[in-house]
Amino acid sequence: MTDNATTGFVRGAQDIVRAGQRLDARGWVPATAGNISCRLPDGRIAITRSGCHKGFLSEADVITVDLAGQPHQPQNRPSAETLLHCQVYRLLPNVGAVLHGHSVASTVLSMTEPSDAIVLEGYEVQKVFEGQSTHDATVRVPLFANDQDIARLAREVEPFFADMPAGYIIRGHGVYVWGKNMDAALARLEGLEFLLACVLERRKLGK
Ligand SMILES: CSCCC(=O)C(=O)COP(=O)(O)O
Ligand SMILES: [Zn+2]
Repeated sequence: MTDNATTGFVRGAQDIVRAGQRLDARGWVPATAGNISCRLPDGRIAITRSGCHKGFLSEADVITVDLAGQPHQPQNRPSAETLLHCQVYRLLPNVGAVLHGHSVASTVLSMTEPSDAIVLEGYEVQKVFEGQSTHDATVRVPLFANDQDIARLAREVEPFFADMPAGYIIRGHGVYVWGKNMDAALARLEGLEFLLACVLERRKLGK
């Protein structure tokens, strides 16, 4: 590896470790749930190994894969959901980081919502999402059935990428959110989780 590639990997791994600590602090990645990735300057994707606790990551828990999800070192086992991350990087060339969490709000809402989306309306925080400039708009967060076949799940999600400003939710499982870099992805996730918590609270109040 060149010095530039090594530096790029170390910075990306640091971003991933920091993001894992943040998601863990918010209670969005219980046990070994969730996965985190970023696009490195040389085009490789850095992603968490499968089965790690995201609050206690070290650089050694981060590996690289290509855009098809294949690890550069075959002995490495990337996240079981690597194909969902790589799909975002393939379809959205400006995306630099992808986050997946398993919050209570995303899990409960997605298991109880009968329609095919959580609809956000009237919230100032909606402006955290790409292209949103007012509370006076509707943001749909699509819901997809969970599937242990991640390639098949990716095929289900793919047609919806043109209109997913806030990411998407897999029912009974969790959220996928992305951004131009790790800080932007973290801000989007924080915004989405805040809004999902609001929806859940209002439903508990019957409003
Ligand atoms: C313990 S949660 C089940 C797996 C999962 O949904 C997840 O997000 C973590 O999988 P990974 O292979 O990335 O550790
Ligand atoms: Zn998951």
